[in-house]
Formats: sequence, C-alpha cells, structure tokens
Amino acid sequence: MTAVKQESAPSPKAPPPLLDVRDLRVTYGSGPSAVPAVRGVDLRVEAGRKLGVAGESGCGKSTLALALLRLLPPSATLSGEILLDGEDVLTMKWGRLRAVRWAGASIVFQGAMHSLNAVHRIGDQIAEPILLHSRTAPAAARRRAGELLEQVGLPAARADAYPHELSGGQRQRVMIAMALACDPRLIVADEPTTALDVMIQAQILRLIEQLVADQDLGLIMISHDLAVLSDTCDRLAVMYAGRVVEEGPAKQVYEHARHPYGHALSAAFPRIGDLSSRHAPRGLPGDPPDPAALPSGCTFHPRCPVALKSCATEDQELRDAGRDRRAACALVEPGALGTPGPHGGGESTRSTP
Ligand SMILES: Nc1ncnc2c1ncn2[C@@H]1O[C@H](COP(=O)(O)OP(=O)(O)OP(=O)(O)O)[C@@H](O)[C@H]1O
Repeated sequence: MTAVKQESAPSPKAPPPLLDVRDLRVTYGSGPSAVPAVRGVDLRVEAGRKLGVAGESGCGKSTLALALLRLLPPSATLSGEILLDGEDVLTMKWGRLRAVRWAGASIVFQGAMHSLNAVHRIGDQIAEPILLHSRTAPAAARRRAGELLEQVGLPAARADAYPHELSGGQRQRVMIAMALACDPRLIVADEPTTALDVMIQAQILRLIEQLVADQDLGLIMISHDLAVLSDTCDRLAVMYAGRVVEEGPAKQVYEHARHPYGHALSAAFPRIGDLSSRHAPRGLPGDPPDPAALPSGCTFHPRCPVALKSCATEDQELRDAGRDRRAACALVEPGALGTPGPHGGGESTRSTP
C-alpha cells in the first residue's frame, strides 16, 4: 500500500489584531536625568476585547496610553511599533496621524471636569471632532452630538448644558460620548472612573462594557484598581517600573497572580462581597522605584517577599507561566500551578532585609 501524503489545507490567514504594540519604549529627556517611563512593552487587543492595564502610580500607565496616539510632550522619545489595524502609529505622517486620532482610536481621560471646556456647551464640544474629521454640516454634527448623548444614557437636550451644570458621572458620560464621536475602533480609557462614587463608577463601567460589545470596539482600560479591571476586562496586564510583569486572563491574574507584584497588588484590594479576614486588604510595603535610578536585576526585588539572591542581579523577561499566562519572575516555571507569591512555591532566600 502506498502512503498518500496528505496536503494540509492552507490555514486562512488570521486578520491582524486591532492593536499590536511591540517593544514600546518611551524615555523622557536625555542624558543622566533621562526617565525611562516605558521599557519594552508588548500588548495586543482584538476587536470586541477589553484589556486592563494595572499598576501603582508612576509605573508608566498614562505614558503608555498617550504614546498609543503620539500625544506625549516633545521631551519624550519613542521606539518600537504601535500597529493600529496593521499601520504603525509611530511612523505615520502627521496628516494620517490626525485622521487616526478620534477616528481610529480615541482616549477617555480621567477627570472630565478638567478635560471639558468650561465655557462651551457640551453639544458643541462633542460636535467639534465630528466637524474636524468629516464634511458633516454644523447642524448635522449637533444632531449627532444629541444622538451620542442618548447613546451614553443622557437626554439629547443636555447638549445645551455647560459642564458645570452636570454631575461628575454625567460629565464622564459626555467624555465617553465625545470619544465615540468619530466611530473609533479602539477606545483607551485612562482611569475613567477615578473620583466617581462607587455607584456611579459601576454605572460608567457597565456603560463602557455595553458600548464595547455593541460596537465591537477594542478597549484598553487603565487603572490602579485591579478589582475594577478584573470585573470589567477580559485580560489584564500588570505593569511595574515601566514593564509588563504579568499578563493573562483577567480573573486568573486577579485571583491567582503568578508574579509576586501582581499578588501584592491584588491583595491590596478587598474582594467584592468577601469581607473575611482571609481577604482583608493588605498594603505593599515600600515605594515603586524612581525610573531614573532603577534597582539592578529584577526591579521588584527590593520589595519582593520571596526574592532569591539572584533576583538582585538577574533581570527577568516575561515568560510562559502556563494556562495562557505570562509572568516575569524567576520563580515561575511554564505550566506550573500555584503562585510564587507568599502562599506558593519554592524556598525563598530573601536578598534584602
Ligand atoms: N512629561 C514628563 N517628563 C518627565 N517625566 C515624566 C513626564 N510624565 C511622566 N513622567 C515620569 O514618567 C513616569 C511614569 O509616569 P506616568 O504618569 O506614565 O505613570 P502612571 O502609572 O500613569 O502614574 P499615575 O497613575 O500617577 O498617573 C513617572 O516617573 C513620571 O514621573
């Protein structure tokens, strides 16, 4: 019998992800005082998917968000690739970049009161990017602003209001309406619910989730609050000192972090509906490092409760941590279960007091 060689059918080429960030680096300034705020970040977001980016203040979250649309100050130097629908934002000509802002991707900033212009009616402010990006007539842009307000749960008539006439939650809805004005494919929400009370925060998060699902958008949500992100997002990336140190399915990262920093960050927030002492929030001692003077080896080692001696000298890359997860920790082995955190694997030799 002759063996028949089976020709494998060519696999259909998968479309590129909506956003594919490769080895992104951002440095403010130059010379000895240079601040490496983002140090080699890789991220992917597909249409209809939600990626949460978490980390303490100063870890580079906002720099990352602003870099995605090249909104950083001139002192910032960027390298790597930011592929939005396959097109590199970092090498785009100025005219193309202007078209991509708002229409390709748009940002919802924290603190709506500071982002809205106090002396213009909100309908005019929502209509402005529409007028800038299309040949829409002013009256039609105003009508569209009313529709967008209704989409985010406000009456169209609120278009005539000034920002100070709205509550904090309503203003944040206006910011979301504005972000949607030019039908972007990707929304970047930087601390969209900070400064809102818990009930309003929950409403805004549900609104964002609904819009992402209805319009098949990609979402990057940035927050220091891992609990909020795990509740809203599909995947989570945890940043420390300008790098992603842990990445994976949101609930897994929140509940069973593989990196000691992810573990410490998730322990710092109470579990919703679980007030037992086992899950009482615990703080993380010490401060994040100064990006201009990073510790040697793993940048987390001076604060790490399970650091090995080698962590003081050996840097750690993100590696496979099993179950669709990656972590940058010497204690993580591919496919291993459990966490290298204080409750998990391996003998630890603390290298610092
Ligand atoms: N324009 C700038 N010039 C110089 N350094 C900057 C500038 N903007 C931010 N940095 C520094 O870059 C680092 C990252 O800051 P970034 O604001 O991105 O962090 P973050 O995680 O968003 O913090 P936060 O949650 O407090 O906003 C910090 O050390 C910050 O001081």
